[in-house]
Parts: sequence; structure tokens; C-alpha cells
Amino acid sequence: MFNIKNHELYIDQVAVTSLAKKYGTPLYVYSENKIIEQLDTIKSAFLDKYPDTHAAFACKAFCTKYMCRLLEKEGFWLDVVSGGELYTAIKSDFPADRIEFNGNNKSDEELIMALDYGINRFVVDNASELYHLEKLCIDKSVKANVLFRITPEVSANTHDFISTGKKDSKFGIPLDDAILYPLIEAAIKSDVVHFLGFHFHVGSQLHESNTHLSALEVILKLILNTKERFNYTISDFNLGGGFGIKYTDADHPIALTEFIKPLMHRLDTFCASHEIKRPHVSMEPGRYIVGEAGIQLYTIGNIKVIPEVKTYASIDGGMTDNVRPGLYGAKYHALIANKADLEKDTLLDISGKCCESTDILIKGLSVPSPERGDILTVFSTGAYGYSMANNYNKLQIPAVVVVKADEHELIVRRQSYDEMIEREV
Ligand SMILES: Cc1ncc(COP(=O)(O)O)c(C=O)c1O
Ligand SMILES: N[C@@H](CCCC[NH3+])C(=O)O
Repeated sequence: MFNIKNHELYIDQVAVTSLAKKYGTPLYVYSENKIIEQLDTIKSAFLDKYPDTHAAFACKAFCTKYMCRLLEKEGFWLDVVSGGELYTAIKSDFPADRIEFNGNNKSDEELIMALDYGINRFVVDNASELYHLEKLCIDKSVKANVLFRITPEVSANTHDFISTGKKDSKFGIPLDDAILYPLIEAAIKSDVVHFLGFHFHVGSQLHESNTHLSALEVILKLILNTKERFNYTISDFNLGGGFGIKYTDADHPIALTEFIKPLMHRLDTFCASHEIKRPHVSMEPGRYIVGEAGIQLYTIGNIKVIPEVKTYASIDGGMTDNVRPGLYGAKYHALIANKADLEKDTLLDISGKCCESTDILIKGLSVPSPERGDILTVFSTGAYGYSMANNYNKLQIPAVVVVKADEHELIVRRQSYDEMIEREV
């Protein structure tokens, strides 16, 4: 995906500085080849290897019409969590029968929008959602497929803020017999919802399969109990997302098969030993599909030297276009695109331009002598960058460009000042 010619960094066959020049900075850039490579890995490690499976893209990671069109073409599903994400899918003509709806507080408006579009399934997050969805289905004389998101009470080896399977979590139905089994029974007996099975999502940016495997044990027990108590065999199981990627040399992501193989093996042997038909299995990764495919470009502006302390290089964006360092202490690797292989002689902190002292994108980055006008390229920014962008300090949301071999295409325009204030009276 990356190479260097004449000290210049290239993404696929396009010089990074030529993109900065044409589209301006800050800029989000994606390699379409890399996204497709990730989709292909999901096909070979999961979809083509195991029958009766599907994979949805958790579009919160990078929700754009471009992604919807690409995923549609590649045969993937879409996992949405809001009316806005669903609207993006609808406006991209994404097929309703390949959409699933997650989220811990879907509003009436959102549920109705999804029922009207006829989406494939709802991942019900709590008891009140089930009863509410049933009521809306009766009002509209429609039926809905539902899975239950279970909180499996497992903790993931990742940042606490992105660990989602713990007992004390706002997500999912708690593992409490008095809550869970009446709910399962209600869904099974309902005339308007069709109970498909169970879902978990244990956390994000995971580098080991243990958490998924522990959560699977919880689900297997539920599958068995559901069969024994209600004589009901579930038809679907969704194992969530969470597969980690490489941000810096400190990350050692495992191959997707290392997550999938032990999970599918355990599920298959369990089902065989209990003479249960193995359910349809789905996953919903976000970061894994787009994270490493994206880079961000910035122009270096002021360079501030504090003798015997450190040097700050300020860039023309920051926590508005990448909130992850400020929010999770996320680490990134970067280099100066126009000095890509020159000797590194300066240690910098890369500071954003927002009025917050925590707006530091990278601490302790080694670069070749930096100058105003240099183009800084930050790697692995494809997930939760553009999708978490905000207008703090009234900075504009940057444009997004997709590189396809030696070509490039603008898929999101830079927000204008007028667009930023047009809703204000
Ligand atoms: C329910 C659910 N599914 C899927 C994902 C996607 O996670 P990731 O981007 O780590 O694959 C998330 C986010 O963590 C999530 O909350
Ligand atoms: N936004 C988070 C991940 C959230 C996952 C969604 N449940 C991140 O950037 O790492």
C-alpha cells in the first residue's frame, strides 16, 4: 500500500503530497485496494470457509455513501446504530434485507424508519426495547426479526472505554435469569417478532481471541437452556466485531482466522455433541475493514521550541478530525510525506490547533528537520476518525478522498463555513 520514491511517500500509486496539493489539508485518504483486501480476508477466513454465515460492516467506523456502495457490491451487510446511519444506507440504495440495527437506545422515529424500510433484523439491547418494538410492529402490521444482545460479563484486554462486555455496561441484556428468560420466552411466543438468537460484542481493538471465546461459552449455555426450557432452537448467532489492527509497532494484531477458527470449532463441536443444528453465524467488524486503509494528511504550521524541554509542531487539524488520542490516549505512527526516507533528527510532539491542552495527536515522534509547509501523514486512521469528527472551535470537517491504484476520487467535500452555520438562526 505504501512506497517511497525520491523521498516522497506514495499511497498505492499516488504521491501523498499531490493529494494534499489538490484537495487541501487536513484530508482523509483511503486506499480502496486495502479495503477490498480486508473484505477478501473476511471472505476467505469466514464467509467462504463456513457455510451459512454473513458479515456486516459496523458502519460507525466510517459511515459514508461510498462505503455503502462498495459493501453492497462486495456482498456484505451493514450494521447501523442510528437513524443517520440508516439514512445514509437508504440514500445509497443499500438493500434492506442486508441491514441490521444495533444500539442501546433506538428512538421511535428510528425504529419506525427501520420498519418502514423493511430492514432484516434488530439487535434488541434491553427489555423495554423488545416490548416497544412489538407495539410498533402491531401498529404498523409488520413483523420484525430480532436477536438479543447479551452482556456476557467478560472483560476485554483493551482500553476500558472500549470494553463493552463487562457486567456493568450500558450495552446489552444482563445475565440475570429473572430478566433474560422471561424476555426470551416473550420473544419466542410473540406474534410480531421472530426470535432469531443471540448477539455479543465484547470490545474493540482486541489482539487475542480469549474474550470472544469466554463470551461464546455464555452463549452456548443460553442456546442449551433456551432449548431445554422452551423447546426452541435458535437460528442465529452474531459474534460482534472487535478485531484489532496495527497502529504502531507496539501493536501485534492476530490474523482473523485466529479469532474465527477456535470460535467456529467450539461452536461446531458443541452443536454436534448436543445434536443441535449449528446456527447461522454473523460478525460485524468495523475497524478491521477500514482502519489500516486510511491515512490523514496535515500541513505543519508553527514550530515551537522550548529549550531543554521539547519541540511542538502544530498541524492544521487535531482533536476535531481525530478525537481518539484525546479520548482514549490512542497512539499513532506518522511521517513527513515529502521527507519520507530522510534521516530523522528531531523529536516532536504533534499538536492540534484546538484550544485544549490535551489536543496532542502524537507524543515523541522522530522526524527529519521539520519545516512549516511539510505534509504530515498519520497512518491507520481509517476507523473512527472521519466518523467521530466534530466542529469544535468551528474547524471544518475535512474532505475524504479514495485512491484507486493511480487514480483518486473525492467522496466527501470539505465542509464549508456556510455549511457549518446554515442551521443557526
Ligand atoms: C455492537 C457493535 N458491533 C460492532 C462494533 C465494531 O467494533 P470494531 O470496530 O472494533 O470491529 C462495535 C463497536 O465497538 C459495536 O459496539
Ligand atoms: N470509537 C472507538 C470504538 C468504539 C467502538 C464502538 N462500540 C474507537 O475509536 O476506538
